[in-house]
Amino acid sequence: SYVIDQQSTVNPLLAQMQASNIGQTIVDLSNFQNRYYQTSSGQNASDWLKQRWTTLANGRSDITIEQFTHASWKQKSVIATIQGTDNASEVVVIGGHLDSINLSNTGETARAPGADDDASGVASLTEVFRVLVANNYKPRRTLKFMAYAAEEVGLRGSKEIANSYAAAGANVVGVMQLDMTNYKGSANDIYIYTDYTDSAQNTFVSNLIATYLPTLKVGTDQCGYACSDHASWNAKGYAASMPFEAAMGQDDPYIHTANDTYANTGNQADHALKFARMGLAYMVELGSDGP
Ligand SMILES: N[C@H](Cc1ccc(I)cc1)C(=O)NO
Ligand SMILES: [Zn+2]
Ligand SMILES: [Zn+2]
Repeated sequence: SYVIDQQSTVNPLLAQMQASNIGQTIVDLSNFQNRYYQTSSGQNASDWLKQRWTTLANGRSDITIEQFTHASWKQKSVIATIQGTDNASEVVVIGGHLDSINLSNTGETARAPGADDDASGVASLTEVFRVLVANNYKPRRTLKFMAYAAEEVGLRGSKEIANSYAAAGANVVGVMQLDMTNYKGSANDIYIYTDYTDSAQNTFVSNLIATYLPTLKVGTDQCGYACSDHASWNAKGYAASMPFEAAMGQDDPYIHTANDTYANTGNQADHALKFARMGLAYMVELGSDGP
């Protein structure tokens, strides 16, 4: 049962979250020529993110930053783990995908900035990680921040990770996917997608928004197919949710082209900040539950 009872912890942290930090991470990731799963820049982006998260981890002994090596392609996924205190066997995951794609050119030097798809999601969850570490937050459950490789070519990185967690019997109590958070194409702010996700957790996410972000308007929609990495976790029976930037067909029109740039989302990250704040509330409310 999803209890919301961490207001005294969450509200001060929400106030510290800044769109400018999210925007900087989007720019940094967009500056790689591409982040395609088979190119050297795609590999370099993974190494850069590992280093970035390592810096943010600030030497804390309960935090590890690792790369998940995928046997059949070059780009590694990146996983940051904050070890839980007295309920560490239960795991909460927030993820986005590291890779980008230009569908008209997937060569070594193709231009694929992937600012919205999905630097915005990785930047949003990076801001969650930064604020939790900066405030020395210690979760009871284990928290994992994941930047998946190879999403654009069939959710391949998250599939390998979710399958390996299932094979290991990992007790992942919830997964949130942030794929495209910074293009406000619709009337509502956050759209909770109801296919390939868990309905009880979706209700919890909606309640988190009502509690912590009461000015935001929530919609629902469906992809009609396995449209991002949440589907990899859902397929293994884990509770997943996918809050998304817009209603179907009103999302960022520039994705998968050289024009998926920060400039084409207005050179600001105000929309992404909503998702980052929702993500922090999710990680703290679920992370604070005991055995
Ligand atoms: N197709 C997904 C993005 C996507 C997800 C949902 C909807 I509606 C429209 C577009 C993708 O490219 N993920 O990387
Ligand atoms: Zn995406
Ligand atoms: Zn995409």
